[in-house]
Amino acid sequence: MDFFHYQNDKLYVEDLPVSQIAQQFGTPLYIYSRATLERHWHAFDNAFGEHPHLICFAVKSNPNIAILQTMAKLGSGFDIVSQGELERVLTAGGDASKVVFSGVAKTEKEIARALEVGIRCFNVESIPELHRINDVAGQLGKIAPISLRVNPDVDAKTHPYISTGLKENKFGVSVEQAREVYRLAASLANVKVVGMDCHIGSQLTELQPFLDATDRLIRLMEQLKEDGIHLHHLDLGGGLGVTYTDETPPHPTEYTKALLAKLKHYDLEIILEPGRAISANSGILVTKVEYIKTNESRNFAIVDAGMNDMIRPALYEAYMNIVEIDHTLAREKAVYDVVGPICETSDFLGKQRELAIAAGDYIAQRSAGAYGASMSSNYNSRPRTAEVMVDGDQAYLIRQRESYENLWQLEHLLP
Ligand SMILES: Cc1ncc(COP(=O)(O)O)c(C=O)c1O
Ligand SMILES: N[C@@H](CCCC[NH3+])C(=O)O
Repeated sequence: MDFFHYQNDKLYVEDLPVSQIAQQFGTPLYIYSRATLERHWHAFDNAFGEHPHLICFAVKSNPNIAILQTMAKLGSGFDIVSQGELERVLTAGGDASKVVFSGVAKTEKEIARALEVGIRCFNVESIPELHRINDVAGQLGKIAPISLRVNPDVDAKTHPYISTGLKENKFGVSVEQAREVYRLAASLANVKVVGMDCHIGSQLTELQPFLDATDRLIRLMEQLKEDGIHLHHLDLGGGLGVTYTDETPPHPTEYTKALLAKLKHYDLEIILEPGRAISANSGILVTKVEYIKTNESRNFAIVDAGMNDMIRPALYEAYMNIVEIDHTLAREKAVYDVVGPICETSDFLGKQRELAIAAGDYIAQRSAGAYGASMSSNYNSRPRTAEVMVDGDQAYLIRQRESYENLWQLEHLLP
């Protein structure tokens, strides 16, 4: 069952009409479905069956603490990339021992905090980082569990800005260097080698690049055994794509089972770090049409959500569906560029979309639960928008709309 569905020609999230939620909380507004989040997480988790595994939700895709709380209650782990994300996970009731810490620029302070709370593993991205973790752990009298992020040089066949597994990308250490770096890690006093990880990119719609990367990691793992280095886990990162329009990515169950087929004979815990595949289609961005403007070339639907609220179309020319939320209104269809209030030509939610709308109507951008609110900003001094979680017939405010005062609270006038 789709928890975002039309009933009597009105869009519902679970048991509530979107128009009712929008009227109650105002727009622009992110609305998430708790049941959808849970279903997506379970799709990954269930597919592993009895095989030891940990699903670590990628916090960056949607770090709202109610979302993290929802994940924590399922027993989820978390993939974090900053201390900010770590503090959120802890605040939301997440278990530090299920946290993996990725990212190329971990600071001493971040490493110390992660050691203090006892995270599962540091996903190490370079030799200098390895030394830094060893030093900080030494100072604190701790042993840091580490995995090496291996860059398998696999083409993820996704947008170049979100591809991470090629040598030209800044992430991880190359397969060629990795064996040497593992030997180095094994020789350091304050780190313990526990795993290997990779993450080759985001919004992947094909299985093959994941399988190729897994093969390369398995080969490397076999070589490490010859060096006496035995791993406890293999972390294959996130990156599974979703359907924004007509993409046909593998279902999480299919994807997970394909990985398991390769790995089930190894005595390894498997870790995954899905973000988008859990959160994207669990959320929508609701916006109000402020004006309709027409010239010789275009119809513009000018809406109250801008690229500061949802930057994906501007940043990656990402296509995301835009839908009416009430089909009972008598409206003529027309083709619109759906644009926002920001003073940038790249400020659009979608171009050349056929919609039956008028000024004052609400419309929704689908698949907005990942990398929407999490990448929002205050550009043009626009307060960050509110977020609501629907759970059955209840709608909970999980982030308050910022006030104008919030925008300058941390700034100071000169004396
Ligand atoms: C290390 C790491 N893990 C997990 C993710 C989550 O990716 P996705 O949202 O595509 O599943 C990312 C972002 O691409 C990442 O950089
Ligand atoms: N932010 C990107 C994905 C990058 C994932 C982070 N490594 C998006 O919206 O598609």
